[in-house]
This record gives sequence, structure tokens and C-alpha cells, in this order.
Amino acid sequence: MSSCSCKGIRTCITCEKEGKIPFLDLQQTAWTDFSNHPNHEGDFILYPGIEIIHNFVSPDEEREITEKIYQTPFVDSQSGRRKQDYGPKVNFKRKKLKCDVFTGLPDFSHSLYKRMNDYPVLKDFIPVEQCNLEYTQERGSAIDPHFDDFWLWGERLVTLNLLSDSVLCMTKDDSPDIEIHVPLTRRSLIVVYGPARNIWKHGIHRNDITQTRLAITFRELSSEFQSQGPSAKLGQDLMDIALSFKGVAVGNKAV
Ligand SMILES: O=C(O)CCC(=O)C(=O)O
Ligand SMILES: [Fe+2]
Repeated sequence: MSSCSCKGIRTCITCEKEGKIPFLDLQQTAWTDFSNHPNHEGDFILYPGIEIIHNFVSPDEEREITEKIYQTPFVDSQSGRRKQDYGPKVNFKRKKLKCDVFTGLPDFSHSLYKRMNDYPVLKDFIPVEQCNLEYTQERGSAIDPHFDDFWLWGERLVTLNLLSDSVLCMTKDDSPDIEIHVPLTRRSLIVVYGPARNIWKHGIHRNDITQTRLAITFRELSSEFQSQGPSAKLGQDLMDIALSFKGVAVGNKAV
């Protein structure tokens, strides 16, 4: 029995030391090849759906937020990540939601939320989930290419990048020779929407985690849970809870 949280094909340095073989080492090849790829030097492709707001928080704010985050215990997650969740308990496969464990987003996110609404791309953004992820080089943290769920989560994925720079890698299964590398600079906020959200998968390579990184991802509801949708009532309840900003991380209630 491994002492980490990785299931199935996922690995981190802990379970690899115990003999588990990393499945996705092909990523390393893609990365190396890409630096010599002709498209990297000359041509470009249009790539809509990414907005980066540099210096969204100041160094002082980064320190305060980081201190608050580290006052809450993390839960081990897959591929060497650790996480703190503020949101409903979700069974994505069965499309089921439970709100009773959700107490809202944490207090420190209130001012971040208000500031987001100052930017046109996030004018009407209402987050109903916050996930704080910690990546470290020691644990070999990474996240495999994936889509965020489409049933529950809406158009915009919003991430605040803290403590170090990294790279978001965008890939498309039908174009295996193309990787789009999006800079995740320290203290920037990235908004992923449109084709970058709906057509391209996103992930982070282990090699791109060179120092501890904290990512705070905020998600909004899909149209199914918004005002005209069939689950609007549940959606409104979720928004009310989220915006109380009295949240305790899910799974840490007794702490
Ligand atoms: O760490 C990040 O910036 C991305 C995390 C992510 O894609 C996710 O949690 O779904
Ligand atoms: Fe994601």
C-alpha cells in the first residue's frame, strides 16, 4: 500500500520511490521536441480564450494570503499535489451535488472576488468553488492534461498563481504535435475560457514546477445552474453560501 494518494496511472515521487512506474513520461519527449518545433520560431496560431492579469496581488498580499492558506491543513491529492477545497461535494459521474458540507469561500477571498469584478472579462463572475493546490518539486507535483467538468462548472476558470512561476500546457488530442505554453507568472491571475477551456485540455508538467507553487482556482456555475437553467434554485443556494466568505475547507470541519 503506497503512502501517497495517487490512484491508477497517477504517480508522484513518493510512489515512484516505492516502485510505481510513471505512465505519462511521453510528456517529457513532447516538451523537448517542442523547443525545436518550426512553429515555435516562425508561424503562430490564433489562440483565443486566455487572459492574464499580471500583478493581480501585491507581494504583501501574496504573503498574507499564503500565511492564511498555511493555517489550514492540506489534504493529499493525486500526482504529488496537496489541496484545500471550498465548495459543494460533487459526484461528477452521477451528476450529484451535496451542499451540506459547504460553508462558503474563505474570508481572505472576499477582496480578491471584488477585485476580479473590476476587470471586463470577470465583470459578472461569481465563484462558487475555490480549490487551493500546492505543487512542490520534491513531490514531483504535476497535473495531467484534462478538461474541467462541463456539467457543473461554467465558462471561466480563474487561477491566482502564488509563490513561483510555472507554465500551463494546453494540448488537443487530435493535434499531438502542438503544445501551447501559457506563462503562469507569480502573482498573476489567469482566466481560461472559450476554446482554451472547451477545446484544449490543460495540464502542468512536473518539470515546470521548480519551486513551491500555490494555485488558487475559482470556478463559476454552468448555465444549468444559472438563472434560467433547470437547477437555478440549487445554483442560487450555492452562490449564497459561497459569497458568505465564512468558509472552512471541506474535509477540515473538525479541525
Ligand atoms: O494548478 C493550476 O493552475 C491548474 C489546476 C487545474 O487545472 C485544476 O485544478 O483543474
Ligand atoms: Fe483544470
